[in-house]
Amino acid sequence: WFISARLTSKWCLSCLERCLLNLHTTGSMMGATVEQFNYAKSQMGMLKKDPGNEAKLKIYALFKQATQGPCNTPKPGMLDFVGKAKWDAWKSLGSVSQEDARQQYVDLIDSLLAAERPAQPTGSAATFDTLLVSTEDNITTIRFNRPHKKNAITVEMYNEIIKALEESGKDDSVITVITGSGDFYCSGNDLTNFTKIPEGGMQQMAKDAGELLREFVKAFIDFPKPLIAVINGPAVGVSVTLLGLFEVVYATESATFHTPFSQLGQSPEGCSSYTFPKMMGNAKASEMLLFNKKLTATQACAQGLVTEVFPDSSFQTEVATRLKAYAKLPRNVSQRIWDQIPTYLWFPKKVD
Ligand SMILES: CCC/C=C/C(=O)SCCNC(=O)CCNC(=O)[C@H](O)C(C)(C)COP(=O)([O-])OP(=O)([O-])OC[C@H]1O[C@@H](n2cnc3c(N)ncnc32)[C@H](O)[C@@H]1OP(=O)([O-])[O-]
Repeated sequence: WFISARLTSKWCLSCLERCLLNLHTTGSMMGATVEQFNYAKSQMGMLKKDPGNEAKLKIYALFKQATQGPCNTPKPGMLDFVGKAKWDAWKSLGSVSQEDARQQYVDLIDSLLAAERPAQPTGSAATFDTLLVSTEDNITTIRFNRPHKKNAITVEMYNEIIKALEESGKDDSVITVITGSGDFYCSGNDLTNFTKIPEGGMQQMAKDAGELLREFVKAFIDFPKPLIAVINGPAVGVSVTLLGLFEVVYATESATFHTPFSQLGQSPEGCSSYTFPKMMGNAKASEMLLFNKKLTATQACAQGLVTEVFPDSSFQTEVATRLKAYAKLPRNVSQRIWDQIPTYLWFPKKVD
């Protein structure tokens, strides 16, 4: 009873978190999953529900094993119920390697978070590997879902976004929202896309990439409903340049907007050489697109790239309230309004 009372209280969950963070040692950890492990650790606080004693003891034990190796402390006394339960859990992992423990830890946190996510609605056709797509309250949400890579867009993800937009354009929702999982909105093009040279060599790669990018941007230009970006964290590269093709862009105050094209030897894409000067004027657009100037959310709002900035603490709730109200508006009206706006205003929404 004592263990149960201690471990099931909210206090105890955060206490356990703090304890885990304090115990974290970095020196001995190597290998590909260290960042994933650290990321999983940082996601513990995102759990809304108490995962229960069993899971908490497992989390504790895996953390100790991952950071310190097999249990090497003396067994606590009989009356130290909590200490003994934790020690038993750690000891039960025997000689599991630190690498395996990290992986099991990551899997466990992932599964607890996944169990809290709303289920995909029945009737939503495709499932995606790099996105979470759901429809609720007349809003289809497309969420970039590679948080461990800051939602960088791989070739697979470009294709999935195209498909998700295509489906969302046809479903019954009134508006479509794009946002990111984790602490980033999106870190832009996945830089490993450039390292996968196909049989035809660099020229073939450039050709394929060009065609894919054209299809990708076209999916935004042709999108038939209001498209709303919910910028939950920093945005980089193509995820910024596309914003000129959204109807509304809401940002959390700590978000940033960065287009480091000159650094990368790339040219601005996503219609930004057209939309940015139109939104903010040539001089401000050049600072961003030519000279890599990173904007804060407040600066981006002042320059017309962002519609409104919200405090980090209330961002999700305030934006959700707005979106729910918009989604109650009649489904086809916004399309009709677009059709009446002169071409010079809505290019490039309608012109490829
Ligand atoms: C052709 C289409 C045209 C498009 C143009 C563009 O979009 S141009 C714009 C192109 N974009 C850029 O130039 C941005 C390049 N990225 C950055 O500058 C920084 O990573 C950051 C500022 C986004 C985050 O810094 P931070 O210190 O907070 O975090 P962190 O650095 O530790 O990253 C965590 C993990 O994510 C990984 N990862 C992140 N981004 C990418 C990516 N784009 N790609 C691949 N991977 C990426 C990173 O490797 C690491 O993986 P690991 O090692 O754990 O396996």
